[in-house]
Amino acid sequence: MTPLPAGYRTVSVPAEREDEFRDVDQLAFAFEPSPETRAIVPTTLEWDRTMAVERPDGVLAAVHSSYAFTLPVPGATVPCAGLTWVGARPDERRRGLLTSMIATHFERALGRGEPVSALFAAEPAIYGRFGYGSAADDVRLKIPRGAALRDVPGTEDLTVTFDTVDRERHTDLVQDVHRRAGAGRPGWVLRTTDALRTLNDPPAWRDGAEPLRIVVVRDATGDPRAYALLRRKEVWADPGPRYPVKIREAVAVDAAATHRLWSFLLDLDLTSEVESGMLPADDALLQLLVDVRAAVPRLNDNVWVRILDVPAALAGRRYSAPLDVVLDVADARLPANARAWRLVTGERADDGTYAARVEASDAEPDLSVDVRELGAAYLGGRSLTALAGAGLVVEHRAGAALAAGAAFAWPVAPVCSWVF
Ligand SMILES: CC(=O)SCCNC(=O)CCNC(=O)[C@H](O)C(C)(C)COP(=O)(O)OP(=O)(O)OC[C@H]1O[C@@H](n2cnc3c(N)ncnc32)[C@H](O)[C@@H]1OP(=O)(O)O
Repeated sequence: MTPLPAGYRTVSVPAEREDEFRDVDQLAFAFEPSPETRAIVPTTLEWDRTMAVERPDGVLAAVHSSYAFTLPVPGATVPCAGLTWVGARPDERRRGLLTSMIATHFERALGRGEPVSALFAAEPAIYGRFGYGSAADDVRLKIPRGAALRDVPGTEDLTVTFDTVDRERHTDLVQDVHRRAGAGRPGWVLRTTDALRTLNDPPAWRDGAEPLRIVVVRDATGDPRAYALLRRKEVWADPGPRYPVKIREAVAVDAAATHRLWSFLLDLDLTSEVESGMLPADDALLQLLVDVRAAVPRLNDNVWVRILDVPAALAGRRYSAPLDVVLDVADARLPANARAWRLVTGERADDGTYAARVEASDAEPDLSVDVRELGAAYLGGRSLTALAGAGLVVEHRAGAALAAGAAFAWPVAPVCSWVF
């Protein structure tokens, strides 16, 4: 484990030290929630997974925590440590505290039997050195009001309601539709605890906009099929209203519900433009827009994945094509991963996918790959073939990168719909 400065030590953080833990993150992220916000937003930390580096004087210098997630991966799910709340006091930066905390995090996750870790990166330059690979992109669209959508059958019987978010009424509805909408999508992490599920809307988060509203699409039986969480902001310009609409999350369980939801969102009175929030790169909206050029896209790194246990993680997902490949894996931080692994798929399953056996191997490698790139390809959204094309994966047997790229790829683009 990386040595800490003299006298510093790694400690567990119990709930009684919550204020000290928060102080570190408030200094690191430059925020100070008001008592009102603190009263509204619950603590999401899981205390048995919350750690810090403590200075000799007893002050917490750096902190981190993780959530016990079940990560959807191609054709399966795996236990996953969702790294979160990472921060170091500004006067303790660049002394190796994060490096030490990452070693602690890896050791504890492996001890709990979690073969992967995932995170959202505050800044994209931080986590690659620790073996995290950017495993998904999301698309954020700015769409002009009135943008037309191609027709989809089945929208006639769908109804729409528009309300102010109410925790009591809407938390379970949102959780249920969110789960159904993301079924089968790699990276679609569910909010697993009551604190994470809670719909928070403290006034301080509104930035002058209205309270959080919810649009719900229901079928003829009353079953919710889609929702969007959004705010409009009152903006009067010359010559009139130009309200922006900011969507926090918009999900739908099928095409008709997607169409009904977005038809509504794109035609709100007084508004001029809709910001979509984080969408998967293959979101149905992108297929339905008549004039895709009118929607201005921004591509962002979404969830990052760190493979902690190579054989368990690679055997924990399914593959799109048969594959027999020897991967020479480099891992500067977890030596148990750093060797050659043979991945061999079995029989084609009824759903057309393949399970794999992954064993240590002494055979000549077909591909050399850092664990970072393996993490990037793990959810099926980033191509090993493309990574080889960029020089980040090295091919030793002609055709191996193409074959591995085809097998690791997945037809549903990975994304996580919320930042944890
Ligand atoms: C999953 C999440 O929670 S994401 C949130 C991350 N937190 C933040 O962004 C809050 C503000 N930043 C911080 O609190 C701190 O700067 C941290 C936590 C990002 C880094 O903590 P530190 O203790 O300074 O990191 P540490 O000293 O171990 O640095 C390790 C290496 O990463 C590099 N590094 C650290 N942070 C950054 C950064 N933001 N950008 C680029 N490189 C970085 C360091 O330069 C160092 O490189 P080296 O090994 O080549 O010398």
